[in-house]
Amino acid sequence: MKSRMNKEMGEVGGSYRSYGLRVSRALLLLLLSVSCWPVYAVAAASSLCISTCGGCPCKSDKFKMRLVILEDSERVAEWAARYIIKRINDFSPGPNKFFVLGLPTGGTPLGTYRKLVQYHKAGKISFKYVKTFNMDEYVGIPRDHDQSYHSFMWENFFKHIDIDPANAHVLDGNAPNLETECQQYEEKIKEAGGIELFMGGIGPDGHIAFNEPGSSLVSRTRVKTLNQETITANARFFGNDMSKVPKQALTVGVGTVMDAREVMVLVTGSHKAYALHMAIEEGVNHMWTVSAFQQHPRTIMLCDEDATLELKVKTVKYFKDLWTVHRKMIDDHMMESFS
Ligand SMILES: N[C@@H]1[C@@H](O)[C@H](O)[C@@H](COP(=O)(O)O)O[C@@H]1O
Repeated sequence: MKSRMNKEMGEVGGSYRSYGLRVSRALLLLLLSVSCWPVYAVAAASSLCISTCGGCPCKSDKFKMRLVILEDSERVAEWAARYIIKRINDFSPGPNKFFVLGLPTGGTPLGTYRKLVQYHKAGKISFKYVKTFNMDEYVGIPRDHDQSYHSFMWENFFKHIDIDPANAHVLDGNAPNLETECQQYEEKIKEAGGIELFMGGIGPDGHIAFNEPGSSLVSRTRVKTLNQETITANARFFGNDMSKVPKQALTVGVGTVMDAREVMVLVTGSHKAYALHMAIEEGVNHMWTVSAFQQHPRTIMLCDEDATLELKVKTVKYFKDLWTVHRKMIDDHMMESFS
């Protein structure tokens, strides 16, 4: 008898609860539908906070994560370069107003640097009033070693543009005190006014800069001992000889990149497909440090078709349908139409 009563009370409570749930769901839906375009399907399916605010009446700058999907790495490079150019030119930098750009190394951004150099030579962009901060640098290899990130940046980018070398910052992996070097780097970023746009790449294990799996998502610039996976992945730059890959590096932290006002992460190739899936379709997870950017107010994940191989069909379809919005983000009267 008692248990029957309990059951009945439970059922009554249950129906009140589900009524309450239905009312609050209806209220939530009503709120959402008056404040934004109905773009919630994929957002609900994943933990992403997405908005198409290019055409959104709320004009909110808060909490957008875009996935821009392009056919191949060549188009990714073109889109990224044009986006950087547009952001710098729209900012109208000058002697008292420098644009602060965060930069990565690696094979992925090479095409973007090539395009930026081309556009610079064609007179579409100047870096005179731009300050750059690189993400990372190896510890213990000479600055002029052909695989130091300093040499990489100088050879592939800085020497071809009009940046003042004093404004192109790369961590010093040979500093007498590495801890002090890291602290001072953070201070220099602050003094420059913070980073306006941080471009990044990722490793196949979803690491950003050298923030490998398990790194704190609030980490700052620091000395990092590299894990086996990173050493293996980077051995290709050292004649496939793992013993030649430095074992330590200096790296900005996930928190340092999170402080940037905007983040753009380039992901190309099928070997990064699982990392992209973990980055945007699963929860924030310190074992896939790039997933932290789900909680950044302005992030662009820029990828090629190959990198989408592990994504849900509905995720890919949803974002591809936004191509007209993504195209407008780079189109500039000074450029030819993007195809
Ligand atoms: N520290 C760098 C990262 O900043 C870079 O994103 C990653 C991927 O490099 P790649 O673009 O060559 O795949 O390699 C290194 O680990």
